[in-house]
Amino acid sequence: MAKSCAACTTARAVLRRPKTGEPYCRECFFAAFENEVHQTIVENRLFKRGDRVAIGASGGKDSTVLASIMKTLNDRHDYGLDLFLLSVDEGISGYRDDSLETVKANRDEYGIPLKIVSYAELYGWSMDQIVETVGRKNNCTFCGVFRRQALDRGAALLKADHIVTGHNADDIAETVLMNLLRGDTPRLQRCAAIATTADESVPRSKPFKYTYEKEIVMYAYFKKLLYFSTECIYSPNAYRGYARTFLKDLEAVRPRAILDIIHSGEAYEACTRCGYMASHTVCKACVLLEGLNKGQPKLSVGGASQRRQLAALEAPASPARATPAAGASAS
Ligand SMILES: Nc1ncnc2c1ncn2[C@@H]1O[C@H](COP(=O)(O)OP(=O)(O)OP(=O)(O)O)[C@@H](O)[C@H]1O
Repeated sequence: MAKSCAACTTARAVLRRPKTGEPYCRECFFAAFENEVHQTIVENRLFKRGDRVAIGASGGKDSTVLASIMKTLNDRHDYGLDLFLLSVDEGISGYRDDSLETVKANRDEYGIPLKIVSYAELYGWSMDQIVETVGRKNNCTFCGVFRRQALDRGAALLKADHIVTGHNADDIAETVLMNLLRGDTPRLQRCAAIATTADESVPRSKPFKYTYEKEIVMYAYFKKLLYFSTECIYSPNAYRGYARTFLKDLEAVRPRAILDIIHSGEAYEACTRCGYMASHTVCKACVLLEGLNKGQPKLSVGGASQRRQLAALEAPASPARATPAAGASAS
C-alpha cells in the first residue's frame, strides 16, 4: 500500500527524504527543502537588505539549484537582494564551454543577469594550456587557486557585496574528513564555517551547508531544473574520491553522519592564546600555565570545568592571596 506523506499526512508520498528517511509528497518536500535553506540564511544572517549577491554558477546541479532557490526565497520572503550569476570560464574545452551554455539557459529562465570571467582574459592562460604545460597531476592546484581569485575579481566587477556558492553538506563533511585525515586541524573549523571573509576578498557563504547532496539532486529532478552533470575532465582528485566513498558508506548506515561530521568540524576550536587545538576557547595547557604563573596551580587541576577554572584564575586576586606579592615589593 502506498505510504502517505509524513508532513501533510494526506497526499501520497513519492519519495523518502535522504536526510530523515521520512516519506514525503512532492509539494511538502519542496516546502521543507526551501524552508530549511531559508532558516539557514536567516539564522546565520547571511545577507542584509540591498546586498548585491553574486551566485557562483558553474552550471552543475548545486549551483543551478542554488540559483533557483535564491530567486524563489528572495521573491517569497522579500530579502531585498540584487542577484547575479557569476561564472568562471576556466577554458576547459568539452566541459566548461558546454556547462556555460546551461548557465546561459538558467540566466534566461530565472531572469538573473550573468557575468562570465575567464582564466584566458584574467591570467593569459586557459586550463587547457596549463594542463598542456604542467600535466594532469597538479593542475587542480592551479585551477582552485585561480578560481578563487577569479570569483573575487568577477564579484568586484559586479560590485557585489557577497558571493554564494553551491557547496553542500556532503562537500563540507568531505573537506572536514580530508583535513582530519591530513592532520590539518587548524583548518577544521574554518572549512566547516558557513561564511568566510579573507582580507580584501568579497565575503562568501554556503547557504547549502546543511543541505544533503541527494536532496539537491531530488529537488532538481522534481522541479525539472536544467543542469550539466559531467565531471571535470581534468580532476582525478583521488583523495577526495576516497573521502567521498567513505562518507557515502557512512551515510548509508546512518544518514545523520554527514551532519555529525560537520558539527565535529564546527566544534573544533583553536586556543585563543596559543593556537593549539582545544575543546574550549583556551586549551588545557594554557589553563595549567595560568595557574602556575599566578601561583595557584591547584585551581587549574581541580574538578571544576575549564571555563570556571579560567574565570577563577582571571578574576582579580583576593586581598589575602595578593599579600605575598605586595609583601615582597614592600620589603
Ligand atoms: N566555474 C565556476 N564558476 C562559478 N562558480 C563556480 C565554478 N566552479 C565552481 N563554482 C562554485 O563552487 C561551488 C562548488 O564547486 P564544485 O567544483 O565543488 O562543484 P560541484 O560540487 O559539482 O557543484 P556544482 O554542482 O554547482 O557544479 C559550485 O556550486 C559553484 O557555486
